[in-house]
Amino acid sequence: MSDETAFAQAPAADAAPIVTEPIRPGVPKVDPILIADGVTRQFGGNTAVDVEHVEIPRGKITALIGPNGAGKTTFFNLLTGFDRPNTGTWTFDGSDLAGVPAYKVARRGMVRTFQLTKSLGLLSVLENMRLGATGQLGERFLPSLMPFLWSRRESEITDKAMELLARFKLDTKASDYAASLSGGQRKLLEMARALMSDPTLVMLDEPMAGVNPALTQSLLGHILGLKDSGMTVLFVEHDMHMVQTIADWVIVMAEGKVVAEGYPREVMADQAVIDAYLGAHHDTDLGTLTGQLAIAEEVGISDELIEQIEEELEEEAEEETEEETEDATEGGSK
Ligand SMILES: Nc1ncnc2c1ncn2[C@@H]1O[C@H](COP(=O)(O)OP(=O)(O)OP(=O)(O)O)[C@@H](O)[C@H]1O
Repeated sequence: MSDETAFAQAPAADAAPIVTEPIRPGVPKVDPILIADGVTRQFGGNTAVDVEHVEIPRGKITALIGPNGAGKTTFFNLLTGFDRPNTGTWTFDGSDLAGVPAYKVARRGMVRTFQLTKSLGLLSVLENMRLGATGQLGERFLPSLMPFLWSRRESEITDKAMELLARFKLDTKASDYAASLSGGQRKLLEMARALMSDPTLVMLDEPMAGVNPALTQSLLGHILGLKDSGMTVLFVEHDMHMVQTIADWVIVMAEGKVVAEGYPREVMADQAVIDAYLGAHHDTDLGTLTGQLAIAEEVGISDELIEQIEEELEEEAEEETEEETEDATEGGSK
């Protein structure tokens, strides 16, 4: 928060406080799972990340927000070993992680979701899940799908993948191309895939982008479910409704730096945050059907398939709405 004299207020009477010191950028957490110091990343003359000190609270849902180009994704990439910083150190669960490659970071329990790239979209849903089991997802790992490289763990991995797909209601899509999924289903797949390596910290990159409104509740429910099962969640998101609905803590980045943090209600009321960020995003509507088309175009699938998706969208939206209504009527707030 910009007001450094503001003291921490617990969000609910029964919830343990996240901080006990006055709230300010970089404020120490009562129980941090991730602590980063002096992390910088430059691209040419542009400083993309310049984080002096930040701590992520354990067992909570933390939102990382900020305007386009603020450095959120680059910071994610650095923390998870997919990019190397110019300077900086960070610890995860007490152990030093700086310089540790991505697959080892994932094995230690910190995973991030990935948007479906063109090639991942051309794999089946189940194949995408199997990649998650390696804990080192990326196109360079595609050779691991070669049958002769598969270990005897294959059937265990498949069983686990199918269990998770069932939990995310994607089991009937297991052999479909991932590119044929709706925007919301893709996000569910990204999340399910991250869970293949049994993480303790899950980092979600724009989980609501391109999500059909009919799947929004389900997705939010799944994210809350991660916290309920003891995981820590850190997510980047432009959808302020989502941030206010599920985040326990909010960290604001601008021009590579952490410029504000705090409980969602206080951060959203911070005039500096509103001026720098929220005003520009008030009209952002990420829960539209067109978001799905944007993703389809982004992954470069054919015009024909895009047309097909377009035709199926309305039908699918109706079905999903019916499913959600049924779930709600059955008393499940999933
Ligand atoms: N590989 C790269 N090469 C050069 N510049 C980069 C690279 N990746 C990121 N940048 C630059 O670093 C800055 C931070 O980008 P980043 O994508 O991390 O921001 P962001 O907060 O995630 O933005 P958005 O909300 O739009 O995704 C931007 O100025 C961007 O242009």
